[in-house]
Parts: sequence; structure tokens; C-alpha cells
Amino acid sequence: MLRIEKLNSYYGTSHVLHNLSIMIKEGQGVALIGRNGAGKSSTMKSIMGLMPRVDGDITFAENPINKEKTHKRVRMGIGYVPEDRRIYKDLTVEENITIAANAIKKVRKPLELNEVWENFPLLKDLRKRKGSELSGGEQQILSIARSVVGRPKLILLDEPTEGIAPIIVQNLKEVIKNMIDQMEVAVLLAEQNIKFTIDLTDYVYVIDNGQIVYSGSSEEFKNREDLHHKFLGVSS
Ligand SMILES: Nc1ncnc2c1ncn2[C@@H]1O[C@H](COP(=O)(O)OP(=O)(O)OP(=O)(O)O)[C@@H](O)[C@H]1O
Repeated sequence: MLRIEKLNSYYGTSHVLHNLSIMIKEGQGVALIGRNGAGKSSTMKSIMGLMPRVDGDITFAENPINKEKTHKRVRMGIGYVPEDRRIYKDLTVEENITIAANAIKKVRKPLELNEVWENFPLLKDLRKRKGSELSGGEQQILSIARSVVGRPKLILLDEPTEGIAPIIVQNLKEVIKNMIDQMEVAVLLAEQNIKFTIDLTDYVYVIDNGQIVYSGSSEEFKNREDLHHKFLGVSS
């Protein structure tokens, strides 16, 4: 579904991604693991067309997209949930969802509100609440729901657990699991939280200094404590 080959990305003269190659199959959960500054966000921005300069090939559903504008990539079916959770804080949960649904209407039929509530039961209870009145975790789930409403084929999630209370991390995990297993959306999950990530994905790429330094099945990576320590400085 998504194939990245020999990607090199730059901020001005700063060369931050080096010869990156990544593949995501339809409906697959894939992890991009690395410490702060390793290049996870830059990879996602490259896929979305949000980096100042990107060389290399990015193919989505057999179409080369590297020259396409960001909104075109969204229309083609790539959803993006950045680290800073862009929701409208003055609007309610329901209004946030409706705006996202209206934005995609011309291209394809968005999810109905009742389908959103079915897949995100926590949001149903909060639907009249303003964005500003939600916890960080609830905002994260709303942000994910906003991107799912346009029925993407692939969603990029940038560190969804960052700054989220442990009590809601389990809820977030169920939301992502449901997306992959029931809604059949492929997910690229950038994370530093290894446990959270390998339970949700079946393939792992480890990024360090803008390069892929390891790739393999999540099952195999789970037991590679040497790699957890080397590339994230944690023992899991
Ligand atoms: N706007 C920018 N201008 C210049 N360099 C940047 C910019 N944003 C990030 N970088 C650099 O690009 C490299 C990769 O950063 P990136 O944000 O992709 O890492 P990350 O793995 O997502 O980490 P984090 O979770 O801290 O964002 C780092 O060396 C970082 O300092």
C-alpha cells in the first residue's frame, strides 16, 4: 500500500533522513520506533508532503505521490495525526467530527456519526463536551477519530501515547487495535513506548539518526532487549 524507497529529507541544508526505505501492506500495523530526534516526525511529514525538501520515491496504492500536494495525499486516503493533536478547542467533540466529515464529503462518503460513536464509544459519552474540556488522552482519541471519519486507507500516528495518563493509554490501545482489525485501516505508529507499539503492530522499523537501523517482525523485536537498550536507552 505504501512503499518508500531511498528517501532523503532536508530542513534547509540539514540532511535529516538518509536513504530510508519502508513498506506497509494493506491493513497492516507497522511501528516506527526511535528516541527523540531520531527522525520519526520527519518521516511522517515526508509522507504527507510537509517537509521543505524530499528526494526519493514514495508510492501509495501504486501511485507515485512525492510531487503531490498534502491535501491531495489526504484525498487519496492517507490520514495524519501529528504530535500536537490538532482539534478545535472551542468546538464540541461532535462539531469537531462533523467538520472533518464535511471536509472530505466531496471526495468520498465519510463515516456517519453513529458509526463514529460505535467505533469510539468514549467519544459518544463526551460528544457535547468542548475540546478544551477534554484530557490529553481524550483529545488524542478525538484527533484520531477526526482522521478516521474520512475513511483513510492508511493513518500515520505520531507518538499518540506522549503525555497521556496511563489510565487512558489502554483505551487508546483499544481504539488503534479496532482501527486495524475491524476498520481495516493500515497504521504507521511512531512511538518510543515499545510495549504499547509491539502489541499493536506486526512489523517494526527502528530509526536512529535519520536511518533505519533495524527491521523485523514485532514478535522478534519484542525479545531484543539489546536493541531496546541501544536505540531507546530502556530495558523493557
Ligand atoms: N523544523 C526543523 N528545522 C531543522 N531541523 C529540524 C526541524 N525539526 C526537526 N529537526 C531535526 O530533524 C531531526 C529529526 O527530528 P524529528 O522531529 O523527525 O525526530 P523524532 O524522532 O520525531 O523526535 P521527536 O519525538 O523529538 O519529534 C532532528 O535532528 C531534529 O533536530
